[in-house]
Amino acid sequence: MTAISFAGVGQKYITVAGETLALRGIEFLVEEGELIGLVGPSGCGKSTILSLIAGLLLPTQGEVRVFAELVHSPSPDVGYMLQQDYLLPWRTIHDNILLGLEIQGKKTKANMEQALRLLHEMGLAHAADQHPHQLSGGMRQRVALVRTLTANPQVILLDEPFSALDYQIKLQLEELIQSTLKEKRLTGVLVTHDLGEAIAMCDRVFVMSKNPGTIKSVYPIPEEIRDLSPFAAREHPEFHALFRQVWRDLQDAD
Ligand SMILES: Nc1ncnc2c1ncn2[C@@H]1O[C@H](COP(=O)(O)OP(=O)(O)OP(=O)(O)O)[C@@H](O)[C@H]1O
Repeated sequence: MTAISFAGVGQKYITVAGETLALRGIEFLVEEGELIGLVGPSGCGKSTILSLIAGLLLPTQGEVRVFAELVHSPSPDVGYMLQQDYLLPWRTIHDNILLGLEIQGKKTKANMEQALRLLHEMGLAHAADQHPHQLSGGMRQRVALVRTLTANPQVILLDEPFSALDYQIKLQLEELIQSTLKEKRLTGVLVTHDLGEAIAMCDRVFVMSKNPGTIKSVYPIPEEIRDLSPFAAREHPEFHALFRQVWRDLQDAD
């Protein structure tokens, strides 16, 4: 089943400084359970694509659909994870992860139990009564992941969620997120400046070019790499060959 579809999508921003054509002619389909990576030069429209899927922005041209429904406003079916975790400092971890449910008016016993189970699965049960400042950056991002998953989204948008983390923690989180998405058969879109991360985590990588933002090329990741964890994928000889190929493509995209 198609989870996300873009048909002839264009996006124009109008500001006092003038007009910017951020995206033009964006066409793609993402299948349910697939994780795609968006890479490209700064300003090519990666975040704009995420905002369109999230319903934070309506396209000035074309159609964006999530599970066949035209996107017209933010929906609980689409979860968002950003570089900053936006945990509320005055709430405990337990209360932070229930925030989404509270906002949606879905704080039922079953949902709360599921949230606690997720906290446990992510190795954070001991932190439930702590406050965000008592946690490391990697732990905070795991809490943010639990909070996102607790709302039961079908699609997860990942906007550079690892870029503020140490390399080792980043690799661990990449693995955790990749396996969680696969296990729960969630569809994901990852925006990253780290090409290695995109190839190591995703099923397909879209290379974008800018002025206006377009999708320049699509690279399906070979099964041998997809079957491996993001850490092991980086060691595979095909990974290096693909990295070099996409890297060259990216150099021409600026
Ligand atoms: N709210 C806005 N108002 C006006 N212009 C905007 C707005 N948001 C983005 N733009 C412009 O649209 C283009 C695409 O921006 P976008 O943030 O989507 O790119 P990006 O690829 O995510 O960039 P980066 O990698 O630097 O985060 C840029 O030229 C940007 O200046």
